[in-house]
Amino acid sequence: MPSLGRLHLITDTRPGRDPLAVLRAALPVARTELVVQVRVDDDATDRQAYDLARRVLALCAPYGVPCLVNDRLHVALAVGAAGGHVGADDLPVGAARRVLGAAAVLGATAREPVAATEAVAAGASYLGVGPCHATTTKVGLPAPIGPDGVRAVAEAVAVPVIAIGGVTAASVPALRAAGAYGVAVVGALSGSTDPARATAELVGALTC
Ligand SMILES: Cc1ncc(COP(=O)(O)OP(=O)(O)O)c(N)n1
Ligand SMILES: Cc1nc(C(=O)O)sc1CCOP(=O)(O)O
Ligand SMILES: [Mg+2]
Repeated sequence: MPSLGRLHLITDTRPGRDPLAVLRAALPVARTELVVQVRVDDDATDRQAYDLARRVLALCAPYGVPCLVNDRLHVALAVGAAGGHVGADDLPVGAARRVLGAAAVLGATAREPVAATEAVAAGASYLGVGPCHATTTKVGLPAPIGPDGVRAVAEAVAVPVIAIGGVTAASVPALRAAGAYGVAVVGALSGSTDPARATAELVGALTC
């Protein structure tokens, strides 16, 4: 697998958000440090997910930026994405690996070390670990695990740990010190009035 980007931009499809505008701003700034994860609401149709993923792939292609699809692995395959991301309500990691194939990037959500080691043994190539901090982007999450929770997972596995949940440029140093390889964000980019500048701040914090 080629080296994984450290900044994972997750699409924000909530009303009033413009995920493609955010992506257009982030791409020329983050370039090879960027990974894009297409994530749609649970009640979105497969066609909506497919259409968004195709548009994201078209924007990413000139930059060589990989695109992953959250949850819907058939959409990932249909659009030729680099891989996918699964969590507790999705296909098990081993099944997801069989669907996507050996060469795909496969992310798995893991909130503690035992689940993390199981996910890696089943074929995860990176782990999404969180929620690190409080977030309003997703409901129903457990309490934040903070940098200490990230450290516990990072010490248990050899694959990249991507910290998620309420991550901002200001919180990146502590997460990196805890062993995070990179971060995944929704609001830090989607909610910014200047997503290009927010991207630069995140990349700077991730690569200094
Ligand atoms: C990088 C990353 N980490 C965690 C998640 C969350 O995945 P999941 O637990 O399956 O929840 P949903 O995103 O599907 O609501 C993620 N998407 N990306
Ligand atoms: C989609 C998602 N999954 C999480 C998890 O902990 O599994 S936190 C999260 C939302 C991340 O958005 P923001 O960067 O705006 O906090
Ligand atoms: Mg999921």
